[in-house]
Amino acid sequence: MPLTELNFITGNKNKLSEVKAILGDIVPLQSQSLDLTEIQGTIEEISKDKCRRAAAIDLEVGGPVLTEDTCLCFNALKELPGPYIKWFLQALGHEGLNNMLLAYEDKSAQAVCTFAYCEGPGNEPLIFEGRTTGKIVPARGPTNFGWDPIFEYEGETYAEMDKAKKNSLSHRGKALIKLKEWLQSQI
Ligand SMILES: O=c1nc[nH]c2c1ncn2[C@H]1C[C@H](O)[C@@H](COP(=O)(O)OP(=O)(O)OP(=O)(O)O)O1
Ligand SMILES: [Mg+2]
Repeated sequence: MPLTELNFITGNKNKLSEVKAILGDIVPLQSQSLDLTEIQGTIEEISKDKCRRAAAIDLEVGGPVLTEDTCLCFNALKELPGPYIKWFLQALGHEGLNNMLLAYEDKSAQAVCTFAYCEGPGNEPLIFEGRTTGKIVPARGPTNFGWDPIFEYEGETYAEMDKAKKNSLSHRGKALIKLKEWLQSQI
């Protein structure tokens, strides 16, 4: 079935604007703001479950759904907080996240973005992942999007980059290249 419309389910406005900027006009993108329940588990398990939940909800628009889950994995901490970064950021802030790494020399971290696409209820979600490795630093730059100010890539934090630059090298940008290729093959 040709793909004519895609519904991106996210409660995060910043994600939505990056996805719109990168996906452009390849497929008409609807969006709905819903705070989906997120289970514990591997990145793949969490992402697929989140997408199945989105597809199962009786949405106004209906049709195929897209969800996204973002992880921030500290290498010194065996990839934690990973999928639980939202709660760590909320509880500890930028400074607390830096403090978690005080005992370790290795400040490297991987930003991981996982899109999940589901055709409809009962269908197995497809996964598209992107990763960018950087390091955790004291906050620099605007504070409007999550942990952007403490994730440094080649000397600049995500927050210090203009949007186009962040999207060209970010975890989300890389995942969207894969998603885009697949979407184009469906049209
Ligand atoms: O590029 C990013 N740069 C900085 N921070 C980011 C980025 N992308 C997600 N984030 C934050 C948002 C949330 O604190 C956590 C991911 O949690 P995550 O569950 O995936 O996002 P969310 O709950 O805000 O939206 P959603 O409704 O799509 O689940 O990292
Ligand atoms: Mg979430």
